Amino acid sequence: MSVSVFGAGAFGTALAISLAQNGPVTLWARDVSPLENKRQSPRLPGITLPDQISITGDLEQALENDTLLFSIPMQNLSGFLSRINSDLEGKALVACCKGVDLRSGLGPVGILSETKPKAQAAILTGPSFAADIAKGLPTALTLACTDDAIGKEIQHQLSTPSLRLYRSTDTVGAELGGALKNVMAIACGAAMGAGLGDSARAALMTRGFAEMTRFAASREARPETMAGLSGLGDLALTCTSDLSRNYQLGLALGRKEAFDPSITVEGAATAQAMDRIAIDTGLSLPICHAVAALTQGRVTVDDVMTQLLSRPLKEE
Ligand SMILES: NC(=O)C1=CN([C@@H]2O[C@H](COP(=O)(O)OP(=O)(O)OC[C@H]3O[C@@H](n4cnc5c(N)ncnc54)[C@H](OP(=O)(O)O)[C@@H]3O)[C@@H](O)[C@H]2O)C=CC1
Ligand SMILES: O=C(CO)COP(=O)(O)O
Repeated sequence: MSVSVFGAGAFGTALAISLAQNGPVTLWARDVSPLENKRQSPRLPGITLPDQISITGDLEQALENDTLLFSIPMQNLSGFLSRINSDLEGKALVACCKGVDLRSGLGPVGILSETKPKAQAAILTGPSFAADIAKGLPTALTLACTDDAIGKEIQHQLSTPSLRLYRSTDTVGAELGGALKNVMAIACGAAMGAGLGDSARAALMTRGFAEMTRFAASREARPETMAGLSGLGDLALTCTSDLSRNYQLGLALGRKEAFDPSITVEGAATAQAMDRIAIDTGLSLPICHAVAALTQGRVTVDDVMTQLLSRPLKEE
């Protein structure tokens, strides 16, 4: 089976580099010139693309392959897919992004399934920094697909000597874990940036995980998915590493510093989307609510901590 990756940002390029160990890969970019000129992505500087990767800006050509990976930021995924006229029947579409779409409230698998119902949607998610994958450092991810037979094929096709994929049929849990951990990482970064300490971060991670599990249960996701790579695994990585952009945004908010708005930070829009869902459904998602307000500049870190700590005492 042949593979195309759409989106030559940090993650799409890193995945293409890893997959090139298995055979030819097509990497589609909306602007091919930086990639063609230097055989490097500006978002993964210093890492040269292997010859197995063909770069193209021709959408139709890239769509000819059987397995299509979409590494386009969450809020742009729906618009990008609407440019594709074909129904992509018989293709495997693998979401490689994390978040909840503000317009629809859907996650990436939801968007793929809604836009291209004749194709098979799946998601590749879990704890991984693009630079680690590109350097061939050991990484384990979740590949979730509701059709287990197709999931197995994709799992084998996308596993490489350094990228180990575990399979699941719980696409809802997998996409929620990846989306929500980014919100928690902003909260943890903010706490650390404001000097609130490691204990506060541990509390936010644990209560954040409780919030993730509670919401996932309301969507009939499996608790073991939340406890796996796409949930707890990615929460642990993103809430504790300075390499995470979501955590970095939190740090900047906590330190009252500016943050470059061109950097992809999925957790800010996802917090807003989750806050809307919480209002519509009556579910309690206090950390998502706090991060939505914080990232929109409506409150300070001090306000948020006072709000979180002054809620009524309850059972764990
Ligand atoms: N970086 C990482 O370590 C990881 C990232 N992810 C996830 O991968 C997804 C992508 O992130 P990442 O690669 O890091 O982000 P980057 O900011 O590095 O790259 C985003 C890419 O998407 C392209 N893009 C943006 N909007 C559109 C659009 N409307 N149509 C077509 N292409 C578009 C950009 O093109 P252009 O260059 O032309 O602007 C760029 O190539 C996110 O959901 C992220 O959470 C998951 C795991 C790890
Ligand atoms: O998803 C990631 C790690 O699994 C990357 O995190 P950031 O988007 O916060 O950099």
